[in-house]
Amino acid sequence: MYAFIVNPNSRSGLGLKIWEQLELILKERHIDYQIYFTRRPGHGAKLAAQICDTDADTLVVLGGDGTIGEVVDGIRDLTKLTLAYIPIGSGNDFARSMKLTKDPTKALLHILNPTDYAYINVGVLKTPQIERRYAVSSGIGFDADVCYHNNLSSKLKHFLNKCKLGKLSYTAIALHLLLTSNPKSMRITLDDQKPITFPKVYFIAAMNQRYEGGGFEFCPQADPKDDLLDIIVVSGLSKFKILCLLPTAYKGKHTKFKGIYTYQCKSAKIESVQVLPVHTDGEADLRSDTVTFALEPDRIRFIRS
Ligand SMILES: Nc1ncnc2c1ncn2[C@@H]1O[C@H](COP(=O)(O)OP(=O)(O)OP(=O)(O)O)[C@@H](O)[C@H]1O
Repeated sequence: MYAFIVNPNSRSGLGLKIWEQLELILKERHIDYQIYFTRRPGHGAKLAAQICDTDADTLVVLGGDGTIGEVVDGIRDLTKLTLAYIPIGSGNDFARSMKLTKDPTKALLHILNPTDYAYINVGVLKTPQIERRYAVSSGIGFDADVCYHNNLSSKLKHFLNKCKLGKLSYTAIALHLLLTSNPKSMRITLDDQKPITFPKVYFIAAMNQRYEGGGFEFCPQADPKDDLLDIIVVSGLSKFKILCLLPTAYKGKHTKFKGIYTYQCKSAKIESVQVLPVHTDGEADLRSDTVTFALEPDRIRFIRS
């Protein structure tokens, strides 16, 4: 049986409209399914946990990166369910990285007749307070601050979504925050190696997928099937240089410049001299000065659509 988790609010309310169209197809084809709507932040994880106690074998997510992140966080045993995804969010970095179709009807038809599966890694963020899984990326510092303010500025996001310019909202907020930021040093420990201290760190992100922030290809080598996290550290650059580099990150060309450091590892511990915002899949409801990123030992079976 299929279980659908739908964020009706995704991309400023588009989620519900798309679900209503897709439900007609499910009914026409007499598909056995259950529908669950997310009602508030964090609800996706609770619904996913609840679904694990039903006889659903395929869990389909309709929403954005935040919703798919919440859902992987809530699944109890990653080996017991097949995951599928219909991207209807604003940023859609998971779909972009996995090269999924943007057409919801095509995606549903693939999911109902699956031919291609990927077994994908799931990230884990730990702070002294919480442990949470993620699907795309998690980061500390400037990138999380952008997510935090982007989610606060719902009017701007709503307006840009209406004009089909959702990803521009990240860019506009990023520019403003960059100019007012005051980056300090951070220490990173990759696996069991010697710690490295970086001065003036804007952000460090641990990526399971290549893109974050609505289309920035921060870690072009990231592959969710390689059992490795890809780390990006942005350190010691002037604000002017960051402004010049940012557009090159849309095509993953930023990595060859001084001040951008990338690594691959199984786990990374970050210690910051100041408490900073932390995000998982673009939802930045956390703050910490110490975070650890890792991967779950199990992968989840995912239907490519
Ligand atoms: N009914 C709801 N009302 C308000 N917020 C919700 C609701 N359901 C889920 N949410 C929250 O909205 C967040 C963002 O939703 P989602 O990721 O689906 O869409 P998006 O923000 O448009 O896309 P993206 O994350 O790709 O930019 C989720 O992480 C969740 O915390």
